Amino acid sequence: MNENGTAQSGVSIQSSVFWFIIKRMQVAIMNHRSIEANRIVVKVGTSSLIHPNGAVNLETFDQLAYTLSALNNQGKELILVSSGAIGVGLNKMHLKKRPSEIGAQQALAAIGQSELMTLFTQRFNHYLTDIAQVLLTHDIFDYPKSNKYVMDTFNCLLKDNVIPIVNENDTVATDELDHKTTFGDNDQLSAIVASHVNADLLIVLSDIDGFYDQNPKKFANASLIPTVNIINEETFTVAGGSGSRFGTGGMQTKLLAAKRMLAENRQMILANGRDPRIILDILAGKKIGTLFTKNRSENQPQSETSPTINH
Ligand SMILES: Nc1ncnc2c1ncn2[C@@H]1O[C@H](COP(=O)(O)OP(=O)(O)O)[C@@H](O)[C@H]1O
Ligand SMILES: N[C@@H](CCC(=O)OP(=O)(O)O)C(=O)O
Repeated sequence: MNENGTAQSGVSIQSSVFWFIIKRMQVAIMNHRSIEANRIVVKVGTSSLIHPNGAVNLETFDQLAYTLSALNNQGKELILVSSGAIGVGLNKMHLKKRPSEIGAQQALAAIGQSELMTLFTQRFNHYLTDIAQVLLTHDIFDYPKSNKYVMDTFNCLLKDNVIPIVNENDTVATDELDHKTTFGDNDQLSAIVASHVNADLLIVLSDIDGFYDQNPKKFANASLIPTVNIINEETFTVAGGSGSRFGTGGMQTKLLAAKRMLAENRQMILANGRDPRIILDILAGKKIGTLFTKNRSENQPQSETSPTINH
């Protein structure tokens, strides 16, 4: 090997290292999403809080409390919309399935809601974070004074670094004649709350990694859609019902929530709530789950196999 040869191999090693670094940077940029959010609503579904065998998923409660406390300490404003009253009530009463009579369901929600808050209080206390329970019915948003006082309540709590934990007031919510008090489900409730409190971001945690081009519980070849810019009738055709015996709305109600967010130019991320610490990664900019956004610059496919709905 002559002098020139040695110099050339040194240059070619340098060049390979250079291209390796550039490639890694490109991959890092491709997998990065910039999410600027200070006021955040997080919705967690029953399927994330309850194991398939009906028992309470203590890890999820703990990781949720840990994650939201960490973000609260960073100065973020957080509201948790938590389902689970009926699921926890069923577990507490050793029942395998939801009763059909409304009164019995409302009784279970009454039992489960207080148990749900006990679990949250224990875990949030562990991380030295204050929480508050806010139970809502739909009519609150139809009356200006009620609406104003509820918004004042949220703002007071957030100002004092207290995390409001919201659920529908299942024990009293019913629709009759022109008196409409139900939200339908907590996906809708979380979107309505996000609108009213002027949240920057709604994070919906479910038992699935995001929105797929077909129901992944039925079709093994379903592909995750990383970004959705527009929701129309075609989008709804691939959204099926709930995948567990605890969930209520399935993907249909999550799309309705996302539609509302898009109409108001807010962002929503649908991600898997198996480990709620995923929220920290989402806010750090990792491309996780499905981002619903009007911002088309976010419309970069995550991989060649992941399509993007962008009609
Ligand atoms: N296109 C789709 N993409 C993802 N999930 C879907 C789709 N269509 C239907 N689903 C079902 O929606 C379920 C999530 O909704 P749901 O059971 O109501 O959960 P949660 O309790 O979190 O609200 C998934 O587990 C899946 O079975
Ligand atoms: N308010 C009800 C939850 C209703 C609901 O939408 O549940 P989910 O589909 O699990 O988010 C409860 O606390 O049991």
